[in-house]
Formats: sequence, C-alpha cells, structure tokens
Amino acid sequence: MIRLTGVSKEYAGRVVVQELDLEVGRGELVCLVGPSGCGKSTTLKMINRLVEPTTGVIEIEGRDVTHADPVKLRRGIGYVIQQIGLFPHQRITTNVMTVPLLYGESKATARARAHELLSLVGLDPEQYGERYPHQLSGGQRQRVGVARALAADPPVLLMDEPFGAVDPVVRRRLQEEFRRLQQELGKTVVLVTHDIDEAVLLGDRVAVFAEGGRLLQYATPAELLARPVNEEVATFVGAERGLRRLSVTRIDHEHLEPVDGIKAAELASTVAVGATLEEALALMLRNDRAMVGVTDGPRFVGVLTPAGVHRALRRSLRP
Ligand SMILES: Nc1ncnc2c1ncn2[C@@H]1O[C@H](COP(=O)(O)OP(=O)(O)OP(=O)(O)O)[C@@H](O)[C@H]1O
Repeated sequence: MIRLTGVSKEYAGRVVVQELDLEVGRGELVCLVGPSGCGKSTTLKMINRLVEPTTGVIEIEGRDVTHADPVKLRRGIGYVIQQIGLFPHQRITTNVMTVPLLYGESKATARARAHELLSLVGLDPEQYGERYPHQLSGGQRQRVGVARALAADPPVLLMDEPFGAVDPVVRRRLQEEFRRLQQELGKTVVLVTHDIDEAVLLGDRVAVFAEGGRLLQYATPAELLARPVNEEVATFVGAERGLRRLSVTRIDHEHLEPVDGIKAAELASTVAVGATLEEALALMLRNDRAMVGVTDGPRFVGVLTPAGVHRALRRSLRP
C-alpha cells in the first residue's frame, strides 16, 4: 500500500532521514518509534507531501506521490496529529463534516456521515455534536480528531502521536478502541509514537528509528521484543522487554493443558482464548494460583500454567 525506497531528507545539509526503505501492507498498522528528533514525524509528513524528500521515491498503491497533486493526495490520506487542530468556533458535527463538504457531499449526507462517525468513535452525536471543541475533554477531542480523519473514508491514515495529549488511563482505552476500529475498517495506518508500549500494543509491525533518521529494525512486536537486532534497539526497547512480551503474546489452544482431573476450586478464575499472557499471569498472581482456566465462548477448553506461558513465549516466535 505504501512503499518508501531510498528516501532521505536533509535540512541545510543535516540528514534527518537516511536512505529509508519501508513497506506497509494494505490494512496493516505500522508504528514508527524512536527518541525525540529521530525523524519519525518527518517521515510521516513525506508520505502526504507536507515535506518533500531530498531523495528517494514514495509510492502509494504503486503510484509515485511526488507526481500527485498534493491537495488531492492529502484529501485521500487521513491525518491525525496530537494538537488535533479542530476549528474552535465550529461545532463538533461541523468539524467532522468539513472534508465530506469539500468533496461536494450535500449537507444532509455529510451531517449523517458525521453522526455515524461520532458514534463509531464512541461519542453520542446527540449529546456532543452541537458542542464546541473547548466543551469536550482532551480524550473526547482526540476521538473527534479520529472521526474527522475518517470522514473522507481514506484508505490510508497517518497519525502523529495521536494519543499523546491525554492521560495514561484514557490513552490506554483510546488505544484499545482504536485498534479495534482499525481492524474493523481495514485502514492502512502509519502511526508515530515515542512510546514503545504504545508501539507494541498497536503495531502489526514496528519500525525503530535512531538519531539521524536511521531505521534500526522493522519487525513484529513479538520479534522485536524477543530478538532486538543490536544493543541500540535492546536499550530502546528496554529492560522490561520480557514483561512487554507478555502483553503482546496471546493465549492459544496449543498452550493449554487438559482440564481432566482439575477441580473447579483449583481455578480461581478464567480468561478467554485470545487474551494476553499478561492478563493470565495477573490473574494467577492476584489469586495466588499457578493456573488459570481458559474458555472459548461458552466452552471451557483447558488450563494455562506457568509452563504453558513459557511455551507460548517460545512459540510466539515461529513464523
Ligand atoms: N523544517 C525544518 N527545518 C529544519 N530542521 C527540521 C525541520 N523539521 C524538523 N527538523 C529537524 O529534523 C529532525 C527530525 O525531526 P522530526 O520532527 O522528524 O523528529 P521526531 O522523531 O518526529 O521527533 P519528536 O518525537 O520530538 O516529534 C529534528 O532534529 C528537527 O529539529
């Protein structure tokens, strides 16, 4: 869907993005992560031509974006930034209607679409649609930003620290909801963050950048956490990467032991197949039991033990 080949950017002779090759598949969510100033935002802005690359080629669906009309190009690419830039003197619904109106939709259609999108991001249009941005919380404004970026139904969404301005609890909820929404809508997303936890939670793949716009590693979260390519990545991913792996590895049938001979009283609680190892371990610790029951819909399918957790971590690296 998106391909960068040999892309570099220099400002006054200083290289901020270096010979970057990166491919993003259709429907994939890719996180660009790295320390402040390493060129993540610049990379994102080259995709929608807010910044022109010094060298290299950027293609979207096989078409070189440098030959596209930048205004048209940007309308086809949703863009969400931390300071979401809602129009302060326009009501929420009107804010979301902007792009469909630009596209020549009728007011009635654009309004209906705006209401649909507000509901989709968890804001009741009846309750919030007629408010002004300053009458919403930071997290609610962020949702409006996402709704507005989706309004033109763009196949590609670029997001620059979209959840950076909200407190950690709200951020986690927005991240989880956004991940669900993205899977449902099948958008191709490139998301910039400096937060490795956000990157491994959201990304199908994660690109780790270093100072000077060098791409150090581009891999799935499981691969990145288990096998950082060098010390630099290992340091960035952090000493807690073992723990982080628990949060990206999901429980599968093959990790379980049979339930035969286990009494219900030995199982303090259950989790569903597909939950993370982190959730399962948290339950084991909370209940002081070395196992947790696992369900699949209404069925009870087995138990997960610490040995199963080990197995799951090992197997998470199989291609
Ligand atoms: N218009 C510009 N002119 C000159 N230098 C710039 C310009 N825009 C960005 N830079 C420099 O390019 C480098 C990369 O900036 P960029 O915003 O891409 O980093 P980033 O990784 O997104 O950082 P952050 O996480 O702090 O937003 C920085 O050193 C920045 O100072």
